[in-house]
Amino acid sequence: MPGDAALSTRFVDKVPLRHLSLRRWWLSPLLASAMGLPFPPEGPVVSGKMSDIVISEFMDEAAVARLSARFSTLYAPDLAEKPDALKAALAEARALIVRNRTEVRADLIEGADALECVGRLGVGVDNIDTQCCARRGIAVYPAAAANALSVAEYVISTALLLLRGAYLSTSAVAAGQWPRGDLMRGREASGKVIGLIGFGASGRETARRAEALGLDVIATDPHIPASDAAWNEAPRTDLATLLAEADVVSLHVPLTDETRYLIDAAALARMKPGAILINAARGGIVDETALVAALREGRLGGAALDVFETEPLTAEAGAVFADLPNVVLTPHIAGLTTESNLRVGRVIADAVINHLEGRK
Ligand SMILES: O=C(O)[C@H](O)COP(=O)(O)O
Repeated sequence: MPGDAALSTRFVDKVPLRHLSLRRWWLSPLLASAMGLPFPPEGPVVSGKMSDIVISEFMDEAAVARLSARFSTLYAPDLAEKPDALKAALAEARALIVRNRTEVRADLIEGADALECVGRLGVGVDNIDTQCCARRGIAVYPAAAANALSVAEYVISTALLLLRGAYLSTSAVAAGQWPRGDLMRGREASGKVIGLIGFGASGRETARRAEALGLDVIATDPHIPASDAAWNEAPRTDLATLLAEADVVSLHVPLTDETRYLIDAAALARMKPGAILINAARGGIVDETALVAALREGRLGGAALDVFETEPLTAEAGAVFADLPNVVLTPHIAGLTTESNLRVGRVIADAVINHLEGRK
């Protein structure tokens, strides 16, 4: 059974009965066929109206319930992967809520005549044509800072893990080997320098935690003026100095024309020998081929990549990392935890409700 129908039905089952007649999303045979769903759908269809709000990726269900209690809401977490169905679902929608997989480009926006706002369940808006939205008067609401703590904890934990290099021994120890000699050259984090490229919410949360662990923090962000109070939290430097001085370099910038391949072969060559690179920001900021070369040549001490130029990373593209011992690869989850999912859902539900009810 297609996921859309299953998830919508599952959700509707949790909505108080008094809302059902007004809140159940409407499905025509045409829309059903575009969405690859059975018609008639399972369960009751009692409203004659298309959805006001379309949610095309996963969202905390309590936040979905709040939206659905006020507006007819289509919660179809795999709609991001079905562009035609998404277009059809947006025919009369006033709000669209997405994560990073939904491509909100001109062709989608221009066909959505009633669209007033886009809620982004995260901070990166590189999947949204914000200029096209602005031209059409469509507000874009990112969940600013709502997942910064999760990102910061990811960065700190991977920095400690890669500096220490001692946590890959489980199978050897369990098998009766004792690789103590191989693992004795791990490094303490205390006293090392962490360089943060980008000093917005996640950069600052990372700085606070790094400082508490005894690291020295330096940061660069050309978009934050020197007079900004943010610089009370860490000394401001330039990119070249940061790369030359940091034992751990962590990225906290969006993907833009300015940041694409910011960490290329030349930038990697400027990093301290043995330094660690962490990218929990966006794929495309780091030249992955150049990074693999730097790791293979032993110039870098390790890398953690949570984001990739192409996501999901294919087995073919991932093969280049497979035999590198000092690499951590994760599937774009740095900002995603139980707690951040609740916060992100709450922030975006509030933003969309306020917008649709005229309290912008
Ligand atoms: O941009 C972000 O905030 C992160 O990439 C997480 O976003 P996501 O939850 O949509 O992946």
